[in-house]
Amino acid sequence: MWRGLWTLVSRAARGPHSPRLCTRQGSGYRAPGSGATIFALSSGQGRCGIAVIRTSGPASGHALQSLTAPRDLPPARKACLRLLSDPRSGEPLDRALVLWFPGPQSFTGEDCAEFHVHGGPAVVSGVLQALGNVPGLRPAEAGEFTRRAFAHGKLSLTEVEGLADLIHAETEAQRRQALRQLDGELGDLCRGWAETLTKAKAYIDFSEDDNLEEGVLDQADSEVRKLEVALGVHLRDARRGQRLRSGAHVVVAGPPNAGKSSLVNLLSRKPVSIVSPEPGTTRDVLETPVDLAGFPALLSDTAGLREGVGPVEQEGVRRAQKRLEQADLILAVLDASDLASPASCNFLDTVVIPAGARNPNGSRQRLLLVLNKSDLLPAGRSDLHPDLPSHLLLSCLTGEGLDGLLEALKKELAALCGDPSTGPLLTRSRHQHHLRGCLDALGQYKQAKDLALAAEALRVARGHLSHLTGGGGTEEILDIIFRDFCVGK
Ligand SMILES: Nc1nc2c(ncn2[C@@H]2O[C@H](COP(=O)(O)OP(=O)(O)OP(=O)(O)O)[C@@H](O)[C@H]2O)c(=O)[nH]1
Ligand SMILES: [K+]
Ligand SMILES: [Mg+2]
Repeated sequence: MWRGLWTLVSRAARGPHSPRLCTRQGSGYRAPGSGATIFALSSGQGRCGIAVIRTSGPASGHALQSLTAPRDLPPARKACLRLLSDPRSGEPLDRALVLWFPGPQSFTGEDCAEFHVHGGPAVVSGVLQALGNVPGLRPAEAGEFTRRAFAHGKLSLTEVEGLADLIHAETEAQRRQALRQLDGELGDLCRGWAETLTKAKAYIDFSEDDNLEEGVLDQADSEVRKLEVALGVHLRDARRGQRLRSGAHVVVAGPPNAGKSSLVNLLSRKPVSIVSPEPGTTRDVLETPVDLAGFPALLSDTAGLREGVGPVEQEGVRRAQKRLEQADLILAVLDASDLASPASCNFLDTVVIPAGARNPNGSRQRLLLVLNKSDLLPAGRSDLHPDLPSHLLLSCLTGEGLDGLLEALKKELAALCGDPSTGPLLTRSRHQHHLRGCLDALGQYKQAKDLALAAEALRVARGHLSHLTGGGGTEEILDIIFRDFCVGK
């Protein structure tokens, strides 16, 4: 009997009738305008050593032959040197490396050709023009190559997202995370989860047919419980993955003239904010994206916190306080030579000390206390303030203490964003939405009064995992994702 059950379980897990999740056989989605052959410059715009132009679609072979006539098509996937000429005028355009990728073994799954030409603008425009004159070819839309790759099952939706993130990655940590997603790790994870559900559903289907002993249903329950735990862990991590993708919010705050703007300029390595000896220089919140020790951050400079000032500065203070509430990490700046002033004491009492206390959900506001202008302290002075919370000494003027600050920032950001080589994989709210949907359905499963309802709940749960990787992906989601791509990708 157990052998019978296992045959059934493994058959259900592998198909042929089980719905495929991330299909390597094609997503079932047809890219708009998919019959045509498209071409585009795939390397960046502007003068460069080598530019790559590529085509995808049924007329790719014809296009390659037209530009390299009278030579035959080169062998598949082997770079060959060819003279390119305009098929209409016969005018030579360039001596270039060409590659022929017959489908389905290509990036898009269709016949593809690549022309690696010299990167001068006249060469590039000459080759693009010549391709435009080949019957059946038209310029590609933004993201159209990747859309076709998705349509032909070469990439799952999460891999497409990984590719988009990789193109836009600006820091090392972002690149690592995007590469992992492009490698299909998130898709693999979802596939594993879906298999667990398929197995659980098979137990139920089987017991429905054969009035089994109770132990079999316990098996299904235990699979579902395992899955709930795994989903819970990833959902808790999801906020970190999103932060790593879009940057943690780091807010620089402190009393007037502490050197907040000086610190922002130092960390961003450019003069973002105005620095002056006059207190109240910064009024608005100034936001700048920076790479902090390999992690992406959105750094906000804010107005110095003080009371009894004019209406404009008061509005600046209100905005600063609002931004503090949204901070993932507060960089609290004080003037080390002015710790006893009312503004410094007030800032310590209202911002720094409260951040150290646990909030109702047991976590603390992340905060780094920086005592700036250490160059103004008498040499060797360490008794700054009897009960000062832990802090770092810095001089924006001399740069002393900057390495220590960057090291501390790296630790904080790693905790906020997760380790991209082992950590979170859910990088978008879309991912979170589907995992929550899956968990909700598993909740329904546990409450189901009969086997049919239980099986239906598992089907819904599985549907959410399938949507995550792009099975039955709606046109709308695809448009949002592909909007991020450039022409030629
Ligand atoms: N000696 C010394 N002076 C500094 C240091 N950092 C900043 N300053 C000076 O302190 C003054 C105030 O610097 P800002 O960066 O404008 O200070 P802020 O906190 O942004 O000031 P507000 O925007 O007015 O609140 C300027 O004259 C800076 O040159 C430092 O490390 N050492
Ligand atoms: K100032
Ligand atoms: Mg300032």
